[in-house]
Amino acid sequence: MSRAKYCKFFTECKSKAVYRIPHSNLALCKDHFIANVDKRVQKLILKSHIIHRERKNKILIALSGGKDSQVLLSIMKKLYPDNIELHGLYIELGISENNYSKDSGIIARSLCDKLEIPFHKIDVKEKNGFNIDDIHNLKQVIKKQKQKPLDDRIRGECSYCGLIKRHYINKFAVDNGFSVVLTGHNLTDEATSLVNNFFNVDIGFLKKPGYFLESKTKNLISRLKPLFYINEEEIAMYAYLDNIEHLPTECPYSAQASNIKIKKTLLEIEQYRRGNMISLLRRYYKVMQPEIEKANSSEKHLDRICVECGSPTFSKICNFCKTTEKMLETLKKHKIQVDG
Ligand SMILES: Nc1ncnc2c1ncn2[C@@H]1O[C@H](COP(=O)(O)OP(=O)(O)OP(=O)(O)O)[C@@H](O)[C@H]1O
Repeated sequence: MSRAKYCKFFTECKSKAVYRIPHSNLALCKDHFIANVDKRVQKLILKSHIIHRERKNKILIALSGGKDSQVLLSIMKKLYPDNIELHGLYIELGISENNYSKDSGIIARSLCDKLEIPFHKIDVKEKNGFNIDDIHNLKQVIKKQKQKPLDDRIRGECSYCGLIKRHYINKFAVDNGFSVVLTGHNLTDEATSLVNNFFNVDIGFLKKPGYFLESKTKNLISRLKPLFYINEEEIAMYAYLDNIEHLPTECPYSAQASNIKIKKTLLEIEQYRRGNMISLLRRYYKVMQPEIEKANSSEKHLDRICVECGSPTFSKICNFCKTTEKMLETLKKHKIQVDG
C-alpha cells in the first residue's frame, strides 16, 4: 500500500487501509473493502432479477472448492440469510493428482456445513463410467503409441471437464426444481475467455450474454455469474480477510491451457492500463455483444429435447450424450478401465 494509509471510503473512517480497489484506485480498510465487494455482487443479483418476492427462490451454487465459489457462497449467505433456499453442488471429477478432487470436495462440503447450507455431490465416474483421470490416461496411452487415427483424436481434458460439469449442474438443477444456478466465474477468468474467443473468432461464444444467461428453454436453467466484475486478486483478498477456507492449488490439468498465457498478458497490461479488464468487459457486453447477437440470431436454437438424457439440444441426441458415448468406446478400445 503506497500513498493512502487510511481508508478513503468516508472521510470519517480512520481505519488503516488494507487494499486498493484495482480499477478505481480507492484505498479501503478491511470492513469497507468487504462491504464494497458485497455491494458489487448484490448489484448484479438485483440487475438480473433472479430473486422474486412472490415465489420460492431455490438457488444452486456450483462449488469447486476454489476461492471464487467459496467466497460467492459465503457472500450469498450473508446477503440473503433467510429469504432464499440456497444449496451447494460439487461435481467429483476424479482428478487424483495432488488429491485435487478429493480435497476440493472436502473443502466445499466443509463451508456448506459451517454455513448450514445443504451440500450435494455428483460423482461422474458413477454416472458416466469414466472420469477426467481416465481421459488424461487415455491421452497418455495414445501419445505413447505415436498413432493418431482420426477417430481417436482426443481434445484437452478441460474441454471434456467443462462439458461434463455444465451437463450435471444443469441436470441436477432441473431435476430438483432450482430457479437459477450461480457460478464463481470472476472478472479475470471472463476477460481471459473473451480475449481467447476473440482471437478464435468464436461467434458461438462472442454472441452469448455476459454475466446472466437467462433461459427461455425447457430443461435449461438460467445461469448467473455474480463475481463477473470482481477480479481474481480482489477475491483472494476477500477470502484472506474474511477467513474463507478454500483449496489454494489450481487443477493440475489446467496448467496446460493456453488461457494461462493470455491471462498473464492481460495482467501485465493491467499494470499500465488500470481497469483494462473491467472496461473491456463492460464495453464489450454493452456495445459489441448485442450487435453480434443480433447479426447471428437466425442460427439454430436449442429447441429439441435429447432422447437419451432430456437435455435441450439442436438435434436428436445432445452433444454431451454423443461425446460420452464416443469416449466410452475409445476408452474401452485402449483398455482403460471403465465402469458399466
Ligand atoms: N467440480 C465442480 N463442481 C461444481 N462446480 C464447479 C466445479 N468446478 C468448477 N465449478 C464452477 O465453475 C466455476 C468456474 O470454474 P473454474 O474451473 O474456473 O473454477 P476454479 O478456478 O477451479 O475454482 P473457483 O472458480 O471456485 O475458484 C466455479 O467457480 C464453480 O462455480
